[in-house]
Amino acid sequence: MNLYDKVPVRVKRLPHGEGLDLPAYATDGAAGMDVLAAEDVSLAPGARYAVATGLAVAIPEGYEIQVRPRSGLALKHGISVPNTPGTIDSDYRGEVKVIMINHGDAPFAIARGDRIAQLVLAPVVRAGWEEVADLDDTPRGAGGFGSTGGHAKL
Ligand SMILES: O=c1ccn([C@H]2C[C@H](O)[C@@H](COP(=O)(O)OP(=O)(O)OP(=O)(O)O)O2)c(=O)[nH]1
Ligand SMILES: [Mg+2]
Repeated sequence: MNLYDKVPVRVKRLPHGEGLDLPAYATDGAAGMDVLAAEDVSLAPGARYAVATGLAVAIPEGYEIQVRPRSGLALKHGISVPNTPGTIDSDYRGEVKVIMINHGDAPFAIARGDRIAQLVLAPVVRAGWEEVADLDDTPRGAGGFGSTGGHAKL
């Protein structure tokens, strides 16, 4: 398959999603499709809410959809997705919802039709555990959490 061929994903508009555009790539090179709110919501500072999209999907096996925040909303208003990247499983048939949190200090109004987040279709590789008594040694070993040095350039 050509890198830019699109993977078909079945999508169903729920009654309250009627009249809204489907999630769409804003530019030719966009990784995510901007997804629209299907309801009006006001998020108080600190509040979180699962915003309806009015869509249900059937993602092909071997893929997932990730629900990611939009950086503009995060930077300008402190609006994010607390479970980012949210996971839409290929066997999920319920409504896709976007969990949003207001980290800002003012109420944030979401109107039906607003582009609230982005959906990224991504391949999934599943693991099969191979349990062993011992793992191979590496130069890193158990070092982590800053073991290779701090962040500052000295
Ligand atoms: O941002 C999200 C995250 C999840 N979901 C839906 C689709 C996903 O397939 C399902 C389950 O999500 P997840 O596995 O993240 O949640 P859970 O808390 O583990 O619930 P479950 O026990 O249903 O798997 O909920 C959304 O609509 N939006
Ligand atoms: Mg789960």
